[in-house]
Amino acid sequence: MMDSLDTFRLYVNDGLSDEEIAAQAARYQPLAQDLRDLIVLSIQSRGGDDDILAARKHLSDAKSILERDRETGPYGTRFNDSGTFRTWGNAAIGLRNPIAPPLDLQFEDDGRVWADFHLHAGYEGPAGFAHGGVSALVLDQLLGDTARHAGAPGMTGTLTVKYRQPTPLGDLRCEALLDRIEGAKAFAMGTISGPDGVCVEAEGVFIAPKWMREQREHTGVQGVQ
Ligand SMILES: CCCCCCCCCCCC(=O)SCCNC(=O)CCNC(=O)[C@H](O)C(C)(C)COP(=O)(O)OP(=O)(O)OC[C@H]1O[C@@H](n2cnc3c(N)ncnc32)[C@H](O)[C@@H]1OP(=O)(O)O
Repeated sequence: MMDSLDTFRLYVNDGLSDEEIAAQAARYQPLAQDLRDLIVLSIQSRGGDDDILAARKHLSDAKSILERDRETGPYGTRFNDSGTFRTWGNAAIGLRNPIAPPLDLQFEDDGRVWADFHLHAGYEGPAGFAHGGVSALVLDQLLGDTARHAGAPGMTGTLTVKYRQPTPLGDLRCEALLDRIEGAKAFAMGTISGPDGVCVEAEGVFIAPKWMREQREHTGVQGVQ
């Protein structure tokens, strides 16, 4: 089990300049998109034995290239002195993570957080519809970032999800608002909507864990991203 010390090791100021971060984003984001396209092709290709073997050979070569110089373990949260935070391995928003739809969250001055996003065929649950766990993933991140945007970052304590109608795959919108903050707990609520209106609603309680509360007391720093 990870303790708070392990957690802090994954919050790293790596001292990169904003220009270096931009260069890394330009380098790695297209790779994640290529891999996202491959996820869909893995489901949709009608290739025969020869085509699939040939494609796998190319992928094997690509793996060998990518393994030449690599890190191990999770990406964590990285930041620099100008306050640019990167959670590029995150399963919902990670710039380098092909599993992420990804959500490009928009933070409004009035506290509202929203994103237009796309769920491809790799997110299927019931035939033609989004997997309920994927909707929960989206809402967990959205509501958690809404709490963070309101100055109350925390781990998900409880996420309550109500599925009102099947969520079609394709283009969707999610949006959320902070309801209230009570001590260490922030309460947020949000929805995912498709062409026929709201499909999923959620309420979440996000709790600043003890180690974060202690960090705030000792350093005055509000917390991590
Ligand atoms: C890190 C930043 C990232 C910032 C990231 C921003 C966006 C991230 C979005 C993705 C978020 C995730 O997926 S997070 C991953 C999924 N979640 C987790 O793995 C969390 C696992 N659980 C935990 O780590 C812990 O149980 C916590 C942090 C939830 C609570 O532990 P704690 O800090 O020791 O809490 P404790 O002192 O006992 O209680 C504090 C207050 O919260 C209440 N409380 C305690 N547990 C719960 C609960 N499950 N649901 C509701 N309320 C609860 C208590 O009654 C108390 O209320 P009162 O007496 O004060 O009234």
